[in-house]
Amino acid sequence: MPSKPLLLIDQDGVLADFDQGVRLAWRAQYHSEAPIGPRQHFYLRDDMAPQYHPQLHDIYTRPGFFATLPPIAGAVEALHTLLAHGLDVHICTAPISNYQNCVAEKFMWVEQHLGHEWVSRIILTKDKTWVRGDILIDDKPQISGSLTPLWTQWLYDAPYNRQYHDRRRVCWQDTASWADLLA
Ligand SMILES: Cc1cn([C@H]2C[C@H](O)[C@@H](COP(=O)(O)O)O2)c(=O)[nH]c1=O
Ligand SMILES: [Mg+2]
Repeated sequence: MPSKPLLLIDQDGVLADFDQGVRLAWRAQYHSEAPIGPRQHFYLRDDMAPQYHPQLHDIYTRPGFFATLPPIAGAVEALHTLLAHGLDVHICTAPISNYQNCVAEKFMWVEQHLGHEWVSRIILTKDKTWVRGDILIDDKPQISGSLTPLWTQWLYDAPYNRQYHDRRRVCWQDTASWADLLA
């Protein structure tokens, strides 16, 4: 690893809690827990019965969903720490194809939780293999695209990726898991 790696940090599932956002919105609307089974797949719909898919889609495409996602514990503090240690940190995030609310709200989330100066650090792309970097911290276990990536993925820990043991695993609250970045 270079002494000061160029870091790409995913947003949903790493900084902003997409799963929890769905659970909160579902509870608020239906006054019951979201019918989500054990989290074994990256996409929530794959852990939900098909009859609930339209309601799920309605939740994550509606205005305000992406802007109001709760932060993942320790994420905001970790990003400020990484920047303060001189790392070149960028937020590398994929919008949903129903982009109308998602795109602007991803920027709003970053401004609200990290500060305006972080907005210029956002890289929005549907294909992360096109983005240059040394390390990509991302919760998605299978990242595909049209190029061979230049970065190495560190897997951000989540219940749906725990069956993968082929990559370094990171969790913001486990500071030892990313302490090497500060060395
Ligand atoms: C878990 C999950 C995610 N999505 C969407 C939300 C984001 O726009 C992308 C993931 O982006 P990332 O940069 O790879 O974090 O996928 C979704 O539509 N359904 C889901 O269950
Ligand atoms: Mg993600």
